[in-house]
Amino acid sequence: MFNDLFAEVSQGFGTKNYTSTVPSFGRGHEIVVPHGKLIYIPQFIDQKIADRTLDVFFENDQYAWNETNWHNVENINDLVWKNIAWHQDTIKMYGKEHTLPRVSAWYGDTGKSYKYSGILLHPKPWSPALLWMREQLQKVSEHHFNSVLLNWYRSGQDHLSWHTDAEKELGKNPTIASLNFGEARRFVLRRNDDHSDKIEISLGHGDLLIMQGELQHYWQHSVPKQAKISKGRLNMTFRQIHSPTEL
Ligand SMILES: O=C(O)CCC(=O)C(=O)O
Ligand SMILES: [Fe+2]
Repeated sequence: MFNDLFAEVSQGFGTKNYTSTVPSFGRGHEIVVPHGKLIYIPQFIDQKIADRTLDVFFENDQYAWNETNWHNVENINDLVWKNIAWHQDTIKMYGKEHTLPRVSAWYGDTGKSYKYSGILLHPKPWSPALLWMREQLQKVSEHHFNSVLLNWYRSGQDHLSWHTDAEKELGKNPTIASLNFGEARRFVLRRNDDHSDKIEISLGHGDLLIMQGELQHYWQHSVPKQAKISKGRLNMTFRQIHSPTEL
């Protein structure tokens, strides 16, 4: 028992072997990096609820979510989604339209619109399931989240390129809490000024990761392609959006 606890305390993360301690939640890892903090709690949501989350969040009138090759489904935006209004967005870059390599949905307090990858998003009102998820986060964070962006990576082909969540609507040092379900994917952080300084965390079914402090100013993050993965992953990132008057 003592050895287990000790192993947890001393586990190092990333190329620089950053040390971690056990967060006040009682298990998991609190990783202090230069200019930021990460809290990583594997299986924060227990497996039964995590399984159920996938069934509920992907319920629709036509396809079994886990038995479908979603890259072949062209009318994702027109399906009758029972609980989450999934939408595949297109962005314009250098005058050309690009379909985003993932599917997303945006929920939160109404009136908190948000610009993301050049798209202006208007959140849909909270559902009981999303509010329940948000409530769970209070066990680890006193932070108030008023919106959530849901990302659905249909397979290992879907990905998210290097970026920071530093939009001004998020305030100066945003706390961002990410809940993950389905297939585990690599979540990689790298320092803006030294790309060899990397931290990689596998975010699997029920896992929680919180990014806080100055992290968004000094570190980028990404979810790289993983060619061998054929199944889907659901990610929800809870954020606090400030109204223009609060900025
Ligand atoms: O899918 C993830 O783990 C990360 C999502 C993310 O970084 C974002 O939505 O900004
Ligand atoms: Fe992000």
